[in-house]
Amino acid sequence: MNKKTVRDMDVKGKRVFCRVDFNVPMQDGAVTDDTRIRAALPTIQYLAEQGAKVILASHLGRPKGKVVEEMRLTAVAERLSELLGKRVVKTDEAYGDAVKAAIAAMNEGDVLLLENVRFYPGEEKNDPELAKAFAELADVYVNDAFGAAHRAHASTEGIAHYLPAVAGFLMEKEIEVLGKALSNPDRPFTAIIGGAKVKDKIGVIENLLDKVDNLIIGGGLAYTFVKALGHEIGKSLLEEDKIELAKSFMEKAKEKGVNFYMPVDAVVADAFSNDANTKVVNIDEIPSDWEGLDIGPKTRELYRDVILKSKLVIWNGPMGVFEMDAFAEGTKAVAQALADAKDTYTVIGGGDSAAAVEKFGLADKMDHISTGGGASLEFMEGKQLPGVVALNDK
Ligand SMILES: Nc1ncnc2c1ncn2[C@@H]1O[C@H](COP(=O)(O)OP(=O)(O)O)[C@@H](O)[C@H]1O
Ligand SMILES: O=C(OP(=O)(O)O)[C@H](O)COP(=O)(O)O
Repeated sequence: MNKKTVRDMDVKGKRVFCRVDFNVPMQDGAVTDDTRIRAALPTIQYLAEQGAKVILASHLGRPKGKVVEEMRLTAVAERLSELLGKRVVKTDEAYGDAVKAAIAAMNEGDVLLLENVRFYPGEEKNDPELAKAFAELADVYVNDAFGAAHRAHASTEGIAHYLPAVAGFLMEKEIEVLGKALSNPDRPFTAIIGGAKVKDKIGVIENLLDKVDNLIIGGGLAYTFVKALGHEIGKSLLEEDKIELAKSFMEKAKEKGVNFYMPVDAVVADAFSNDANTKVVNIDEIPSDWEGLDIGPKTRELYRDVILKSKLVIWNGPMGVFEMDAFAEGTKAVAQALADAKDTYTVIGGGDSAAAVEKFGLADKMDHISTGGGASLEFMEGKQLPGVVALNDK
């Protein structure tokens, strides 16, 4: 990475404003998945060990510029304190005199968590005044919030213009893993793209077609491709206005010598329900009143073979409606193949694929699970992430 990191900065005795992504799932006031908090620990611990005063900032949810009680970071501070094994001071605001006073009382190595930065309208507007107010709290800015790096907000982008600005370890790792995959991949390089809509994956497919050896398509979006080949797809998901685009992707793949893999069979159901009647059919035999909700067993075998022969695989988007057990087998088979592929570097691009890998208990078998869904998607589209661009060059 061509950006400075915490290693390039002497932070002893300094106040460090460290943006993290603690946008974690919560239920009844408790954190239900602390993956993102744990992912930020190396940076937090390093800064504390170096004698910095660590001022953490994060968003939680989308409170739209107002205080929303359920979106306070109090429970997050408690979980962080347990994980660090030390006290974490939590302020009720994210800037201002009370916050300044709390920071003035910090000793070297102390950790403080500011209130949800999205309680202020200036955050998402990237208001320079708010960015300056954040910058006034600290001497150095560290961005470790990869999951929010695609947002140009006051605490992810604006503040970097007013302080020395460097990346944390999580940010560095995410950018290095995804960056290497896109610029210098081990081959064969395979991308697996699933999920609901073609619309959301256009940019990724477009960009990856220039880079991969194999492109595997699954999930709801596959049916628009199946339709583009001239097959009937019954009540399966269809984006009528993307049929021509799907055709052009298949043509581009052929021109570029990219192997384009599509489902050869599907699990179809007579209703969008876990209790629906289901059967397995060839992809060109979907009955008119049924919908495809998972890839079939022959497709799972085919995709598994491709995965096992790859040196690098990036996966974004489930193969079926994995939230329902009746349609989870295809996604599970892909996750299992990735887990079994010992000589393959496996990258999970956040979002639902990461949730699926967790659900199947295979997370520890993957080489890298991104902490950012939207961010990794934009990165794979080849876009510059504003939160990274704003950091100081090496
Ligand atoms: N065949 C299908 N029909 C309808 N929905 C599907 C199908 N396959 C997958 N899905 C749904 O797609 C959703 C995930 O899509 P998306 O948000 O694009 O993925 P990601 O979060 O990984 O980018 C899941 O909720 C899943 O249930
Ligand atoms: O959870 C997040 O996005 P993600 O689910 O796409 O990874 C990030 O914290 C960004 O949140 P946002 O999409 O409200 O800006």
